[in-house]
This record gives sequence, C-alpha cells and structure tokens, in this order.
Amino acid sequence: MQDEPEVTVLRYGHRPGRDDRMTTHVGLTARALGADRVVFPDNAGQSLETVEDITGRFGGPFTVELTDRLNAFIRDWEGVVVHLTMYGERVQDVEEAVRERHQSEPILVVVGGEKVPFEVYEEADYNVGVTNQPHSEVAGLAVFLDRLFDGRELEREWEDADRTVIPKATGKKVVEPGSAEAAAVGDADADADANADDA
Ligand SMILES: C[S@@+](CC[C@H](N)C(=O)[O-])C[C@H]1O[C@@H](n2cnc3c(N)ncnc32)[C@H](O)[C@@H]1O
Repeated sequence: MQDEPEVTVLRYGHRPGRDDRMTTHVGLTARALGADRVVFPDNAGQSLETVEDITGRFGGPFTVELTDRLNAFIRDWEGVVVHLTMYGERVQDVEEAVRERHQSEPILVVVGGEKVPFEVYEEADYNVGVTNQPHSEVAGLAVFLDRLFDGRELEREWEDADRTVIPKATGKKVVEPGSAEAAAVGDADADADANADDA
C-alpha cells in the first residue's frame, strides 16, 4: 500500500485452462487486499489481461507482470520472502515478526498451484500456514494479507477508477468516482472516529 514498503504476490505455477480462474483470483485478491503487484508465470497472459481490465475499471495503483524465471524471481528478491503452505509455521505465531520486518523491507508472498518444489521452501524466510489444513491459495492469500496489514487494507482508496461501488444493505449502486455519493463513502467511519476523539 502507499507509503509502505512494497508487497508483491508471486503465483508459482499455472496450468493453462485448468488454473485460469484460480490464477486470476490470486491477482484480484492481491489487488483488493492491499498488495502493490502480482507476478504470474509467463503462460498466464489471459489472467494478466483480466486483472489489468479490472484495475482499469475499479482503480489502482496495482501492477500485473509475467515472468519466465520464477525461481530467480524468488532468489533475487531484496526483502522478505513469505511462502504460503499448509506445512508452514502457524500464521498467528509469525505474523508479528513479519509485520515488524515489513516496516522497513519489501515482502514477496509466494503462493503455489499444483506442486511447489522444495527449493521454494528453502529460499523462503518464512513458510507460513493459514491453518495446517489443505485449502486454497486464494483463501490463504486473503487471510495472510489481512494479518499483514492488520485490516488497514479495508480502508484503502482507489485512484483512476471509472466507477465506485456504493455499499448498500440491499441492491447494487455504482456511481462516478467524483460524485458526492462516492465522496461520502467511508464518512460514517470518519464520523465515528471523530465522536470517539471528542468523548
Ligand atoms: C491447492 S494447494 C496445492 C499444494 C501442493 N499439494 C503442494 O504440496 O505444493 C495450492 C496452494 O494453496 C496454498 N495453500 C493451500 N493450503 C494452505 C494453507 N493451509 N496455508 C497456506 N497456504 C495454503 C499454497 O500456497 C499452495 O501452494
């Protein structure tokens, strides 16, 4: 997120056809939950296009890239490498240490697909389990990012969007970003904070 060291998500592995939705959802989740960038394997061009399209419509900043050098990307990372795996240390046991390092260092979050080679486990500074049960890279990524940012990502603002969703108890409302309704989104929280300060 802005004014913080970078957070990049690396999708390790992609099977065209079979993994298309999952890889796209890794990208969309990375974007929505506060990461600055997602990097896909170079055979995931279709997912790149979808995530770029969503960023164009709903805002950024957020960057999508392809790489043909997954292992080198991890090896060359100048910062902290976190590999999400069901075999790792419990997220609740390491989150504080990772948050502290993120105050001054960029974080690379690696999520797998089919099979992640042991080399990745060895390169990682932290192998982290979001529970030690098998589930999904999208779920693991969402929980990890929320713990990393301690919920701040839910308040982030989006630049250069061509639409803003107005939160509603029922129904759907989408307006232009510059409109008064768009500007009022989040005001309830601001009012609550101001009242708490006054108390
Ligand atoms: C469907 S899993 C397949 C993992 C594969 N069997 C292996 O051993 O590498 C795909 C990815 O989901 C993520 N994942 C699944 N369960 C997880 C958990 N409990 N905690 C963290 N990440 C998890 C990991 O990044 C994993 O590489």
